[in-house]
Amino acid sequence: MSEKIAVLGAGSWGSILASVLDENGHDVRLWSYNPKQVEELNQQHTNTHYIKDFTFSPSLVAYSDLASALDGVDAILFVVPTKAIRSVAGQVAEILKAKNLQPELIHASKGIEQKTYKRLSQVLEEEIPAANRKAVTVLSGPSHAEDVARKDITLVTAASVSPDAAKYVQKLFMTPYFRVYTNPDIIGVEIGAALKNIIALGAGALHGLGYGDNAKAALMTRGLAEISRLGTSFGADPMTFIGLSGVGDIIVTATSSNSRNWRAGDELGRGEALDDVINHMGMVIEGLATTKAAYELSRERGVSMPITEAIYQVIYEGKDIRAAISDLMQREGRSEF
Ligand SMILES: NC(=O)C1=CN([C@@H]2O[C@H](COP(=O)(O)OP(=O)(O)OC[C@H]3O[C@@H](n4cnc5c(N)ncnc54)[C@H](OP(=O)(O)O)[C@@H]3O)[C@@H](O)[C@H]2O)C=CC1
Ligand SMILES: O=C(CO)COP(=O)(O)O
Repeated sequence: MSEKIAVLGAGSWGSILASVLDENGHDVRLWSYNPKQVEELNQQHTNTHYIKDFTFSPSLVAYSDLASALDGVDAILFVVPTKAIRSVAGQVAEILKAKNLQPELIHASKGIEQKTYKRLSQVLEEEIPAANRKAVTVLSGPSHAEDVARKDITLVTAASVSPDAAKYVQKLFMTPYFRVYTNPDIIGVEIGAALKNIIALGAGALHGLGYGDNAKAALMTRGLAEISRLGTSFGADPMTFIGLSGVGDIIVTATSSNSRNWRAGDELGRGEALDDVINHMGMVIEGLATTKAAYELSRERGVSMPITEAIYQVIYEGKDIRAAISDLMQREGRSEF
């Protein structure tokens, strides 16, 4: 099959996913709000700020005009940072209505909306009326853009309440190196994807502080326990958290210097100031805002999330990292399960 697909957001993940779709023979339109980036993509076929040493196929066309990018599309893939999803979806809704289109909606972003605590599929459903869309599918899993760019083996999940939509997305993306599973548990997949970034920040901080493998394994395991507690409180399937969007994504982000969240944590652990870390990253560090949303959600729902709380205190209340770790370790002893 060859589909017409708009990819919205030309950062590291959006541009590499666009490249996978292009390689699969789809007509791909990569949209960016930055005209300079569009010019670079169309003339040099590179996107150097976001993905180094990678040349895109000339068949991949970038657009700065959203309406042109959406012309006649069968599917739209949202890959903008969480904070931009609602505003971009609102613009998309107007255009789909004017053009009388009803595409499949996919997103590959990882976060929870601030204040509303909504999952990103919920935000898309709210902003884009049912008359102008089919089902929403989430594409998520352990997948650094840098590895996909090298065509290294990558396994992800397409999650949707519509089995047909999940299978459609699976078919769009499957290549010999990029394998896609389906999962009906969109709640678990989105919560796992968003919250693993908190654990990646923590794992980076442990590394920056010089802690060893035992501490990192402890953080990942107990971090996953609290993610699954929050997820199941929303009705997520506990099995999802031992799958690609749970343990899989924690392993990849909490052990790799490719992860922006891990790198941010590492720099904080080495004593750098948060503002400096954000400024020189130059790319989105989703875990910072997700820590706030997850902490507030855990309080609102009465779900115990001590690691998230400790990371919240470090990031938002200026608590010393070693003191936060020491307090976590000295909580009253309890049963593992
Ligand atoms: N990188 C990866 O390997 C993976 C990332 N993800 C997820 O994908 C999402 C995007 O991440 P990623 O591509 O890495 O992020 P990047 O920071 O690399 O890129 C984000 C892109 O979105 C653009 N952008 C920012 N705000 C807006 C806006 N309001 N409207 C339109 N475009 C906007 C940015 O432009 P500018 O910088 O000019 O503001 C940039 O081009 C995140 O949720 C991330 O967690 C998921 C899996 C893997
Ligand atoms: O989600 C990711 C890999 O699965 C990317 O993580 P970072 O945003 O930390 O780079």
